[in-house]
Amino acid sequence: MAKLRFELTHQRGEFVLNAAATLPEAGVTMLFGPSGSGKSTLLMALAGLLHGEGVVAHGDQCWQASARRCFVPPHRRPLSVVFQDGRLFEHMSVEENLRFAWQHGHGATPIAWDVVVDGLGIAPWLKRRPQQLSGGQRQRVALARGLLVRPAWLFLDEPLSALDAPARSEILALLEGLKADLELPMLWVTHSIEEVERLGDQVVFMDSGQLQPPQSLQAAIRQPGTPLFREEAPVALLTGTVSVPCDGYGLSQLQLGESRLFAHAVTAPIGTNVRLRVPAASVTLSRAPLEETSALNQLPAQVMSLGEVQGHQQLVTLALADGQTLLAQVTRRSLQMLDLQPGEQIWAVIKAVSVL
Ligand SMILES: Nc1ncnc2c1ncn2[C@@H]1O[C@H](COP(=O)(O)OP(=O)(O)OP(=O)(O)O)[C@@H](O)[C@H]1O
Repeated sequence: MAKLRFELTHQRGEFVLNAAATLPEAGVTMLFGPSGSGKSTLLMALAGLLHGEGVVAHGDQCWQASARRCFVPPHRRPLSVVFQDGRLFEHMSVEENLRFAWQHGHGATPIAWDVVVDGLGIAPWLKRRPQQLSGGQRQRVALARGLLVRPAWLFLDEPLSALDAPARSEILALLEGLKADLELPMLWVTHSIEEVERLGDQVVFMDSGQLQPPQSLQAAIRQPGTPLFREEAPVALLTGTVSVPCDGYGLSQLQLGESRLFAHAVTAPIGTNVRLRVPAASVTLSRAPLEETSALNQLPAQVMSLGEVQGHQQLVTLALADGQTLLAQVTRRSLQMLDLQPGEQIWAVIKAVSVL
């Protein structure tokens, strides 16, 4: 595994790409930005499908260096690209599509056939032609084909955006399961906050052809005025370890450092790390632990910052005892009553949270 470093420029009509970054060699990097910001253009330029000016290097391998007239053609770059529309070979069966990828692949990453085919639930359709599959099934095959090439990098250009919500959610769940078994860096183009929350490890924000430096998902959420929450309600993402599995009330207990958290519908066994989604609107603040409350979770936290006022609401960034970030959206009036200042200790009161 190696980092992907690039400095690329390209003009497309009025649009100018001017993007430089070094992408980490592990995990899923989400390239997030509004429509027309240049995400697909950058992906195509990195893949060599579009000839930008500048440098692209994978570890010590040069893929492109305009000054040296070096340009590795797309099929020789050890990557695969999964597009929004699958682009399967229609004259071949699903199995032939996959075997073709397996036999002609890069072999740059050890990925097992069964892990991919079973992980994406494709075995029942191996003998079918792509025309006999639904949109969601086709995308699962396209993802499998992209993985079976065993690339050094997997690029995904809005792979789920043509699907309806249930199909998208099903594939996200399959990919979450598969991700742990794959040591494959991915660059995932999206403007879906759900995809970022569920699968992202790092985020790169893109706007008007330019990039912000890569940052961890947690840092991206904490960034003041983060583009992630321009159109969506703010959430925090926490990682916890299952300590007590689902009880008679449908609740599981999770450990976050020394703190314990109740969550709904966790099916994972004891010891599993899970990602938790806590909407800022479901967190209230108290100066002292509450005695008689229906809220199951009360965690000690430190106030890190008070965000801008949005209408009559204000976002408070909190650090939990184990260092993870929690967000609370409270009314300006409550905040005045509490008279909170950065650095102060507080109790975060949360209803049982949902698990991603
Ligand atoms: N073939 C083309 N000729 C000229 N301009 C183009 C061409 N394709 C794209 N563009 C322009 O390049 C810019 C970036 O497009 P691009 O598709 O990379 O954005 P994007 O962030 O991927 O958008 P979306 O999320 O809607 O797919 C846009 O302003 C677009 O109008």
